[in-house]
Amino acid sequence: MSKRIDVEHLKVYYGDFLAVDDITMQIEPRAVTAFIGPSGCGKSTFLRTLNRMHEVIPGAYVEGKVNLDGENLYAKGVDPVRVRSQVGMVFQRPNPFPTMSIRDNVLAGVKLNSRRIARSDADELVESSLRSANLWNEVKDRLDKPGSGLSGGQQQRLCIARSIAVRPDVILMDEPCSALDPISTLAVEDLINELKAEYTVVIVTHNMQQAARVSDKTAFFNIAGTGKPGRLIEYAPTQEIFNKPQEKATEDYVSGRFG
Ligand SMILES: Nc1ncnc2c1ncn2[C@@H]1O[C@H](COP(=O)(O)OP(=O)(O)OP(=O)(O)O)[C@@H](O)[C@H]1O
Repeated sequence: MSKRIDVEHLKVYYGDFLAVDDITMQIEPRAVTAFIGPSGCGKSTFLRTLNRMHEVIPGAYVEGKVNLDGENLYAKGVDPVRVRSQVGMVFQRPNPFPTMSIRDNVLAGVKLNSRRIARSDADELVESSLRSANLWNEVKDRLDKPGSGLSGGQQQRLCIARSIAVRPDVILMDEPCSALDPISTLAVEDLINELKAEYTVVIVTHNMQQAARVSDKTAFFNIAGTGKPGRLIEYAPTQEIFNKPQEKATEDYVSGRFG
């Protein structure tokens, strides 16, 4: 199920350092939202607050709220492990468990959440997750072979299958194509486009063409200088951000005059 994310006055800290200041934004379900902006403006930091991954860094914390269909993920008593199964994450470098089989990689997240699963259900889940990740046809005859034997692009789709298998509401992607060749990038972009039928998808990307190709809405973040916090400058339908942005900083960035 796809859920809406409402971020309210979120401030993100690493110890004393305010990395991201006062973000308020709504992220729509069944849509792809892209985060763009220059290096260091806090895109990845902010992304990691959406599934409570930020706080795994010692001293890191947030102020404000992140509501998932109205439930504040930072409310007292909310289990961050449950949050991470509702809000999955795919990283820059594909990170399948190298010695684990393709099949076990798909099931790894489900097992981590200690859901018991019958063999026939597991087979079905492996197939449906790999189909959703557009990988089934390429791997169906070698499910018991290690995940590390796949190409980089296939490994990234395997990681996406692993996220999908947990049946999350949201999938976060932190530069999911930056380690991939152009063909694999296209395969992952096609997949992102299909995923939005069922999930809320949020993607951090340095590649503006990619943001323009895959996203419905784009958020532009910026930073005033070293040591200053990142801020959300403009958030609008992607076409608007690229064709008629309201803010000069956005225009400078998307036209390549900056960053
Ligand atoms: N683990 C950390 N501890 C302390 N500061 C950090 C940590 N990770 C990131 N930062 C700082 O937080 C700020 C935002 O970094 P972040 O990586 O989120 O930016 P970004 O926009 O994703 O950059 P890039 O596009 O280069 O990945 C930077 O000033 C960075 O140095």
